[in-house]
Amino acid sequence: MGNMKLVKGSKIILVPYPAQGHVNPMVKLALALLKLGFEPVMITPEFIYHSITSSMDPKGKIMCMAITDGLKKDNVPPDFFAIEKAMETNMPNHLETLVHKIDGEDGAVACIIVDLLASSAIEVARRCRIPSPDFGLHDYHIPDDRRHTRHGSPQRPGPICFLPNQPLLSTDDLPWLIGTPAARKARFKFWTRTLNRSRNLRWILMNSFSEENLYDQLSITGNKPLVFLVGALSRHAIIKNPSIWKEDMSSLQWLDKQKPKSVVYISFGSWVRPIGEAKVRCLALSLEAMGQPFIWVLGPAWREGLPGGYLERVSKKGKVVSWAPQMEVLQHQAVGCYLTHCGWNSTMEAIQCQKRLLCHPVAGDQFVNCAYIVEKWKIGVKINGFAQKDVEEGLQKVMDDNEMNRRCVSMIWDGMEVNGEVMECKIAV
Ligand SMILES: O=c1ccn([C@@H]2O[C@H](COP(=O)(O)OP(=O)(O)O[C@H]3O[C@H](CO)[C@@H](O)[C@H](O)[C@H]3O)[C@@H](O)[C@H]2O)c(=O)[nH]1
Repeated sequence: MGNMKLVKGSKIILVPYPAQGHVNPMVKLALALLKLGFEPVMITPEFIYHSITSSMDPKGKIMCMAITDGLKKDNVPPDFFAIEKAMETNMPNHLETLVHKIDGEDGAVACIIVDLLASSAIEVARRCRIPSPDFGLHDYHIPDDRRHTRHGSPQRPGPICFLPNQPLLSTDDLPWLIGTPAARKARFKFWTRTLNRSRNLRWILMNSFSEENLYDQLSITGNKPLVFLVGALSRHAIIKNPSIWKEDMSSLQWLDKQKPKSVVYISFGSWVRPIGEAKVRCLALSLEAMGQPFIWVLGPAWREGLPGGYLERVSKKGKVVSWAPQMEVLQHQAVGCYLTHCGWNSTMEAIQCQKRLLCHPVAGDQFVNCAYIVEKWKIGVKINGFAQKDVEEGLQKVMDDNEMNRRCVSMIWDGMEVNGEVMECKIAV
């Protein structure tokens, strides 16, 4: 890998974005590096440090270090913009000091792997003169075809094609279109700055798996950066995720009592969890009317959307938890289908556990991911609402399509398995 000092025993620093869906794949990457003989050091802001290190499995294998983030110490988790401010103002200097300390006089650090969303760390790596491959997701691209204004608002609606043979997207699916016009503008600025910073990188490690030609299309001849697909690093063993929240393990005992493939697992991820009280209520009533067994991840604040006495009424059929051990739940034979927001980690985990998907994207990249699940891979069905008819029809389509199972299985063998080998070869060069 060029002039990177990749000798066994070198330290590799990993800087994840501080959200559940970003820490999880970074930990998997760190474990893969450890297996290859490197010494991974993960650096996180202090507000997630304790929860991550205390739930890391196996414990103590990966060195974790915290940096001061300047965020308020109350029980309200910081939002996207508070984290952005901390990453742009408070954290870079602390990170730089820590990197120098880890690197020491003999230059022990081979490279810093930076999450695309934590791009201020790319600048730190440059200042410290340490190579930094970027660790990105599937959707790192702002289409440059004048479909949006300078501030990111769609101006000409219509389909967008990022790459040949990939699903068509709509201008409304673009990942920064979340919230109020001011929030969208600020998110567009964030993405533009992120991509500008990553433009001169030499390598991008993409948390995705092999697909026909995607790899070649992204590594456009002669152009930097080089893209390596490193998804599904845990192909031989399913790795337990470290958790920012406490997992409700009674979910598994409850599932043990259910019939095979009878339960719908419902989760809208960690970050954009709220689907809104009206939708919570509508989905709750539909599940009750259908008599559908379900296990639903719903934080206490959102339970207000549930109709009065709901939990008691459905207690024989349904279970509501604040946070589930998702990988174990998805592996359970009682789970037949996953109603998901199409967060990227949830998508990869469902494929790995061979579960069919009922998709309801809420925000950001989830619309793009949904297009892949439904149109390209054909392992799920999209529902636009939670009325009984929508849920019932969606569920029926998913469960009646026997080909879907075959496709889930072949995705693992054709995509994820092959890709694990690619990762091991590339990184060990
Ligand atoms: O009860 C739960 C619910 C989720 N998870 C885990 O939390 C992670 C959730 O990640 P993801 O599915 O990617 O969703 P978000 O946390 O919402 O992730 C944010 O970050 C992702 C990566 O950028 C984006 O794809 C999403 O759209 C964005 O919402 C997964 O590993 C799950 O296994 C649990 O362990 N228990």
